[in-house]
Amino acid sequence: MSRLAIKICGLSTPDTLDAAIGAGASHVGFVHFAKSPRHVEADRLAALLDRAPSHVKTVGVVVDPDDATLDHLLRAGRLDALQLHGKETPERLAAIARRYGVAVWKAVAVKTAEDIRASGLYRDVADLILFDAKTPDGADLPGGMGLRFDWTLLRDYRAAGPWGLSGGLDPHNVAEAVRISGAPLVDVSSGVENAPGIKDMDKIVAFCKAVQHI
Ligand SMILES: O=C(O)c1ccccc1N[C@@H]1O[C@H](COP(=O)(O)O)[C@@H](O)[C@H]1O
Repeated sequence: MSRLAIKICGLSTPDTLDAAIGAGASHVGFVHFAKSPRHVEADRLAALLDRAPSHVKTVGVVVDPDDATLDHLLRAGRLDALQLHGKETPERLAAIARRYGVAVWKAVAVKTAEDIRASGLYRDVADLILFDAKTPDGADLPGGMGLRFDWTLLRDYRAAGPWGLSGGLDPHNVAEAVRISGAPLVDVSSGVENAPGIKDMDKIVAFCKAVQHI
């Protein structure tokens, strides 16, 4: 068991979900965004959520979702948190938290120090801030592209609440990422895949082991 929280994200099959849980992930994430190669529909999500034991937190990753999308998604089963990965405002986060009673995470796209500072806007409404690399203008996805940002930008970050690091992490670089950033939670998707959307169980295990040895 690691003192750091580990989120394995973009899971879409029972065997890779089981691998993440077996390897000691504290959080498992499921992407519900049609443009993503990791998109899971609500009925498939329901079957996956049924497999997650209660000590493992389940996170739904969504991008600028409307209420109809969230109504549908949250009927699938136990989602402990929603990771809002679009351009959601603090007011929208607060409204989602009120309406659904789940934890709300805000993914903040980072390229410069100003992006880190601007995350303060969400301090009072987000249950967790997830710093992720900014994807290129015009990209289909706002995350899940295996891109990383300059982790030294987080060196002097004084967190007012829970936070995590995401973007381009893999079994080989996660220890350095934690050493530089001091992140208490690490989140990975592409770095434990063989191709977009195809998770590799050995890489999932290697990632968890790398974090557990920090
Ligand atoms: O993975 C996706 O396809 C995705 C789609 C829409 C929003 C976010 C998405 N991914 C999340 O981005 C981070 C970083 O991923 P990576 O490790 O750099 O591939 C992670 O939370 C993904 O789940």
